[in-house]
Amino acid sequence: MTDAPAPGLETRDLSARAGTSLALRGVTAHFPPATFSAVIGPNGAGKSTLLRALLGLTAPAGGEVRLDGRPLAGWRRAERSRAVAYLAQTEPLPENAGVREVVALGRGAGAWRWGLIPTHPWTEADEAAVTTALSRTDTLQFEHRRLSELSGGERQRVSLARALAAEPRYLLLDEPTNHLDLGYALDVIRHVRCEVAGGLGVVAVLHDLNLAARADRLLLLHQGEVLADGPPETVLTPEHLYAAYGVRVKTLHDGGRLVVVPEH
Ligand SMILES: Nc1ncnc2c1ncn2[C@@H]1O[C@H](COP(=O)(O)OP(=O)(O)OP(=O)(O)O)[C@@H](O)[C@H]1O
Repeated sequence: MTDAPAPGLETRDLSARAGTSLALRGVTAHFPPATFSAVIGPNGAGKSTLLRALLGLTAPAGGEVRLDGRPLAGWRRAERSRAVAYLAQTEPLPENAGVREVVALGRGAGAWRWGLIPTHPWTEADEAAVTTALSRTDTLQFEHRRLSELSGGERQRVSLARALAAEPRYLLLDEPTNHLDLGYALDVIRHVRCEVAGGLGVVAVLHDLNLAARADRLLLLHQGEVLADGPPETVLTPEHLYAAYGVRVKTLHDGGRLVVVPEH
C-alpha cells in the first residue's frame, strides 16, 4: 500500500486491545465513501473492536486509523464525530421522548436535558436535516409518537434517522439487524443502500452472511486478523467460511445474488 491520502476510513497494520487482550492484530483495510462495507466473522473475531477503533474510542496499540487520508489521532473530536456517525447495538435512547425529539438528538438538540453542552444554537438547517432524516427512513409518519410506542423494527429506523440527521460522511453500524425479523432487516439494508447511493460510506458489522452478501465489499475477521477482504463472491467462499466458522457451507447464485447455505 502507498502512503497517498485516500478518501475513506482506513486502517494500516492496526492492532487494538479489548480489555487486556489484543483483539486486533495487523489489520489493514479500507472502507471507501459511497460504499457499503460489511465486517463479518465469528463471535469474538474483533468486529466491535474494529468499529471502536474506527470511531477513535479505542486507541491503536500499533499501526493507525486514517479518516479521509489524515490520521484519526490528528482530528479534533467534534470534527471527527461530525464526519463519522455510529449506531450501537443497543442505543441508550430516552423511552418517553417523541420520535422527532430523538432524531433531533443527532444534531445535538436537547443537550442540556441530557447533561451535555449544546454545540451550537438550533437553526432552520437543523430542523430541515431532522425532517430529511425522518423522511429518508420512512419515520416521518410517526414523528409525534413516543419511542416506547414503536416496534423494534420501527425503533431501529428511528435510530438510523438519528445517526443520519448529523449528515455524516461515514456511518458505522454494529449489528443493525440484530433482533429484527427478515422484513425489517431487509428494510434496514435497503435504507443503507439508498444512503450509500447518495455518497455515504457505510461500515456495518453483520452476522447474517446472506445479508452481508448484499454489501459491496466484505472484510472477514478471524481471531483478530483479516482472513479475507474484497467483493462478496471472493470472500464468501466455502474455504474461507470453514476456516472462520468451522462450518461446511455451499454457495449458490440465485438471480445474481450469492446465497450461503450450511451443509448440515
Ligand atoms: N472488555 C473486555 N475485556 C477483555 N476482553 C475483551 C473485552 N471486550 C472484548 N474482549 C475480547 O476481545 C475479543 C474481540 O471482541 P469483540 O467484541 O471485538 O468481538 P466481536 O467480533 O465483535 O464479537 P461478537 O460477534 O461476539 O460481538 C474477544 O476475544 C473478546 O472476548
